[in-house]
Amino acid sequence: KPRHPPYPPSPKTPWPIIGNALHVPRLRPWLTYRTWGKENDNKIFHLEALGQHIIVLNDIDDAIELMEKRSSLYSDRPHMPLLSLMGMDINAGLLPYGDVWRQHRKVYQQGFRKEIVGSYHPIINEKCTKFLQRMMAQPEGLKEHSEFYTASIILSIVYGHEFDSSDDPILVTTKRAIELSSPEFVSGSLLINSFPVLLNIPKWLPGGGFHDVAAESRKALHDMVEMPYEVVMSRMQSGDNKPSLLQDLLEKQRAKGTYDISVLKNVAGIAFAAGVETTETTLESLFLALAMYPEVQKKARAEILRVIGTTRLPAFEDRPALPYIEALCREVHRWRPAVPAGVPHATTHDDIYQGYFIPKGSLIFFNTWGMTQNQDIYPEPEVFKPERFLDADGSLNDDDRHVVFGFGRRLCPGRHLAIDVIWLTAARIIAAFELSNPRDPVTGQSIDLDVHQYTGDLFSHPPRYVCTIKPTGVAALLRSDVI
Ligand code: HEM
Repeated sequence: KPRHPPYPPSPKTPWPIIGNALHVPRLRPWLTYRTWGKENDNKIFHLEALGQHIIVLNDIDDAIELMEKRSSLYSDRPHMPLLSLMGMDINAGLLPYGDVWRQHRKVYQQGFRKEIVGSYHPIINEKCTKFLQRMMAQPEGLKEHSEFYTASIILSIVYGHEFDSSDDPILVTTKRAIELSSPEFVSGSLLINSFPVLLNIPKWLPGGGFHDVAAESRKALHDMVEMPYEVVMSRMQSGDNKPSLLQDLLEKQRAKGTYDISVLKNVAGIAFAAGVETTETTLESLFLALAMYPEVQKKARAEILRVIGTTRLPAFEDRPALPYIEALCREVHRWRPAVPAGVPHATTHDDIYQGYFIPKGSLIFFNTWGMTQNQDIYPEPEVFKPERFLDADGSLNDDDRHVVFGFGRRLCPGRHLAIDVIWLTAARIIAAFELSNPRDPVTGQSIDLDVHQYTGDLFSHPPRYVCTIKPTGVAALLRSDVI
């Protein structure tokens, strides 16, 4: 007689010993998870790879039930010893559920809560204008401009750091650290994380090469955190103050001793890693959607012209009067979520759900893609249609859940910032430019816009594309100061 209820159904018969290790998809797992869910009519299913239990959720109600209503059991993260060795235990998003994570989380929540993000609007405004000016000067560099734009927002908010070129030392150090600390960089990372004993392989033995890679990553992450911290400290000491989140937190620390300095440094450093690629990818999908759906773009521009006219660019104050733009932004997150397979949670205790056994230490994948492509909620889910988020009278409906930012105690703390950046960028780009004709930069052919062209394992990226970018009359404002 089994000692516990059955696991949720498995989409593939496991092999002896290795279980489903060969079935777990590496590339674009969100597509496979959704297909398995549909084929087997299972919203929730179970895989087991090298002894690791994996539960995949394709339905928003299950995700809310487990990760929000039972959040005290479902808020851990997978334990990945290799990542600690690589120095990634400075990343709140990877920390185990417990006191150290709580300290980091508290600082994120203070630094990026909705009201505080309002105080960052002048920075977002200024960077957005510069972004549009760059686009006007060099329309074919859309991707590079978007990367530079999102990086400049985060570094300005967090460190008060301003820069004009991609050669900026803080920018270069940060990007290098993020690249080197990616687990994809280490061959055999899955095995090492599954069998931590392998960490004891000496570096001179075959298979021990990860020690050098890990040491390089640790050093790069250390520089990423320390270099801008030193800049902020020396500015504070010389009285040359430039407001920033880190400075503000350090002043509070001095006055009240509330925080641990290493936590403040980590929060500041990781905001870039967590916030830049995700926001930038979403912007790329936004531009792609505009180029692919000219009739949506036209409607959005008509709303802006009706409400604002042509004498200035949209600003945050206009937001309540622009429901179509708001719906369009919600639709971008639904149509091409930047983190489509979510970030796995882990369980801290055994649990039983709908009669199924979910053991302690299971990885819980909330498959955002399965949720945003659910045709019962979003008919014709592959079509980009902002009207899904509008009532018949054109006002916004109450579907503002934004599952793309996750669930429960691990919900993305940077979501208010990301949502605001995307909103302003959408409103202004639609006002100032007409985007069309997306095509492959090498062949010049119209690009295949199918979602299978998106790549990635954690973040999903659209294929590289160029499009025709024509300034509207409003773009002339970008040459003047009337913005
Ligand atoms: C479109 C942009 C963004 C998307 C799609 C996104 C998405 C996510 C997702 C899916 C998670 C995991 C949630 C969960 O486990 O339930 C997450 C966590 C996190 N995000 Fe974001 N994010 C974005 C922007 C940002 C920004 C701008 C910041 C920084 C200010 C940020 C900081 C974080 C941090 C620190 C975590 C870890 C939270 C924890 O484990 O407690 N994110 N994000």
